[in-house]
Amino acid sequence: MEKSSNSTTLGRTKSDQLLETLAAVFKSPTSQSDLAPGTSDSGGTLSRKSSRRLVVGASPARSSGGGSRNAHIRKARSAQMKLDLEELSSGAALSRASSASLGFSFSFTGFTVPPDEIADSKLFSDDDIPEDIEAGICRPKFQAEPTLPIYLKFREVSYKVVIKGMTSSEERDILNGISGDVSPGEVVALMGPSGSGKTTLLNILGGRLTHSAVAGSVTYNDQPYSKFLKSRIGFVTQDDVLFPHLTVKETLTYAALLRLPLTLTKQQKEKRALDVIYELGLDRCQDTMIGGSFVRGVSGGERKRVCIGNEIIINPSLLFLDEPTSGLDSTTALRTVQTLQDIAETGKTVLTTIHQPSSRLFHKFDKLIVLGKGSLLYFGKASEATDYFSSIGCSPLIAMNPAEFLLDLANGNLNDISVPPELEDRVQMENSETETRNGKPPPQVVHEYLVEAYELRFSENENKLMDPLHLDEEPKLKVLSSKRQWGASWWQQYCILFIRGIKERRHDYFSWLRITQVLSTAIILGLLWWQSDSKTSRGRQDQVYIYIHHLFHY
Ligand SMILES: Nc1ncnc2c1ncn2[C@@H]1O[C@H](COP(=O)(O)OP(=O)(O)OP(=O)(O)O)[C@@H](O)[C@H]1O
Repeated sequence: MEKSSNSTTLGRTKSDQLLETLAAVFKSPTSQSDLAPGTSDSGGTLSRKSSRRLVVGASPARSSGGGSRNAHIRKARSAQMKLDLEELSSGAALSRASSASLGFSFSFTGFTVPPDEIADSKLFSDDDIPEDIEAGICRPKFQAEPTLPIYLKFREVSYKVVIKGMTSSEERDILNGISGDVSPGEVVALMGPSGSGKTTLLNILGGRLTHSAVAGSVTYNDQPYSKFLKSRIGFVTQDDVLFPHLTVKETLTYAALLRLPLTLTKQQKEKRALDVIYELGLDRCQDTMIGGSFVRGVSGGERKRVCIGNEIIINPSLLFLDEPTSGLDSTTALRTVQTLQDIAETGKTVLTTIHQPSSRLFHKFDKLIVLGKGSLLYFGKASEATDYFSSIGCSPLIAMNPAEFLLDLANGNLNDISVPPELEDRVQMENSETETRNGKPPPQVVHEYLVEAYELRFSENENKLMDPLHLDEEPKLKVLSSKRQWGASWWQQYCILFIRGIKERRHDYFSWLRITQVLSTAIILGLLWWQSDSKTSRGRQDQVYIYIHHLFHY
């Protein structure tokens, strides 16, 4: 960064030169068939879809910083390019520059992705540089990393649990016949009140809940779940599982060492961690500890991005996130969802649960699933959700955030929402039996009405609602493969985990308090047993006691 400040113009010229050089070197990948001879048709439809999304992603509507080509943006970009230029001669630079600007370097450096999985890539332009809303700086957009596109389809997914009481057990429906599909390049939001079954559905779709009580079908490129998918699915859980005493860089580096395939060298894995840090805009805090209840660390937004980084480091085809924006302010949440969009634009399928999104955030999603008490109330384009509910008689009576409107409906709350005539009639007919609140139908009745309305719409328009993709045989066969890629051998895993454990506890083990405590105890015990008689059995027992005491105490 400092280097670029010397001369913006100079940096810009150099970056342009570098781009030209790289464009010449990597001219061929603009055609998929050039990269994957003989496999040009593999995943053709999907790749085309992803590439279509890539073009859409470059549109000014998506690239927030695209229109304003100010000097600051250029400076950031030229700094990146200048560094790359200086490293170019070392060879490492080529891979990094291509990862930063061309998006297919990992195959170049021997990264996991075989050439036949490579989707269309593009050079980045100033249009690709969004503003980092949270940090207030500009950085290149997420780069198009090649991946196997996966089309997720789920039909009539249901899940029941048996709740055992003291005397009897009761069966409870958690999910009832949920159907939908998600194409590569799409970001789908899963919304609903607390307890509506969002996490459960996400777990089922992510292959984490394979209980016999799960009914219906979930397919990945029209194939059932296979071991191959384990290394292709990233899952960011609701509760961040991070080590508070590790820095951001250490966290992601250990994740890379543990999870990236054996075929990569240690240096390549470390470089991959650095790439992710840069792509997620974590470079400013890469040496800051994660932190926890007792240790001050990175901010909430940065923490969420580290969790996302932990998963995208393996370059997953499918990314599931459970409430990635909970606890974040609306600007940081927007930045996080923007990151998800950038990830999706590289051909990945992204599904995320979300609580109370702001209206700006709501409009960022491609599709929406609204759940209420485990039933599907809406599946379709996010932009058409309010129109759908208006079509069944539920329109907001005052200006309202669409997400708030949908959550009110999912909760069965019709305050400030018009009551459909059919529902009014039903309430009037049942008035003697059903209590109304403020003249509004009770939540249970609203819920039943919405479920029935959606079922009717679904049965009438199933083919239009679900947009089935034509899939070629190759992506289908790949998913079927039972080969599982291991990140590290058991010995490597043992060593990495051991070192990580020591690093995580270094503040415990190596604190002055701890060292003083150990030394003083050792001195006291040493003095107590000093010159004890080791010739008698009693004396020897005494000495053994010291060893045991030390062993168990520390
Ligand atoms: N194994 C189980 N046994 C009993 N109840 C369960 C089980 N799994 C889920 N549930 C219940 O199913 C309902 C849905 O849970 P889930 O965690 O999917 O909801 P959610 O929509 O993600 O909620 P939140 O937004 O609060 O995270 C909850 O009422 C939960 O208690």
